[in-house]
Amino acid sequence: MAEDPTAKRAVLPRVPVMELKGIRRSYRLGKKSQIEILHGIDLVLHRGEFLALMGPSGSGKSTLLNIVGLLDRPTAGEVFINGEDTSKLGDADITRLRGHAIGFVFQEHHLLSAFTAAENVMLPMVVDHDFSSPAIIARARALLGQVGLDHVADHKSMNMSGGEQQRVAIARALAMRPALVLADEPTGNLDSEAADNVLTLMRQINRDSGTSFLIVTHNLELAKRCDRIIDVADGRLVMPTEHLEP
Ligand SMILES: Nc1ncnc2c1ncn2[C@@H]1O[C@H](COP(=O)(O)OP(=O)(O)OP(=O)(O)O)[C@@H](O)[C@H]1O
Repeated sequence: MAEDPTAKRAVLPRVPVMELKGIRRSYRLGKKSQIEILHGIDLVLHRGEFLALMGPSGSGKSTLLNIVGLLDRPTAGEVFINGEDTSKLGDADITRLRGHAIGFVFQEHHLLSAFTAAENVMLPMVVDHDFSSPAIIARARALLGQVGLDHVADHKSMNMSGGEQQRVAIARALAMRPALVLADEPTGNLDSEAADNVLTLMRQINRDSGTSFLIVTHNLELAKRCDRIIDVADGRLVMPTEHLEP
């Protein structure tokens, strides 16, 4: 899938969708000792930004992504999502905010294999509706159209190729119109052509809708197609982060 080099992102005001202030994360190793994995991370991600997060294995990328995605709480520091200080929220409000503001794409697509592509895309929406709701059926089909898969909407996900499955996972991540999509090695299981297509698709969605993306990758070629590369080393961010694409 070719990326249109002339495509320009809509001019968006610099609104922070995610802000990290002094994030630390430690784990207990026994009764008396603990190990600190993240050592005070500050980072702002604005609306419409498309960032790569890189770093050696064990540097803390997934730990950080779990904290940004409100799947884990920091030991110290604050996470703001859409301006909301999540350190002040209880578990129910965290779940609500996560469900509405953040979409997830993983290396393993985590689709339900016996469900169709459309049913998988509907899953985040069935909290508020059921599978027969015309509104969510229409939305799932529109999302599958957006990722180029409307013709296989009724195919079971287990019969789809790896690249198609990851595109279904991207459609599912967009179901609730999140401000931010977090992707942990989204192309890690794909061959280079499928990986390229998936990144191009995410870039298009980012440019068309202003959805922000934070993508963990070990693939430097893909990372170079992002606005910025954030390097993590030993639980710290290595700054500065140059702009790669205009
Ligand atoms: N529950 C835990 N208890 C103790 N240590 C942990 C725990 N979870 C993660 N770690 C440690 O934190 C460090 C960072 O792990 P993390 O998974 O964030 O790294 P990563 O940069 O995502 O690595 P990779 O690229 O291999 O996925 C590792 O040393 C890991 O062993």
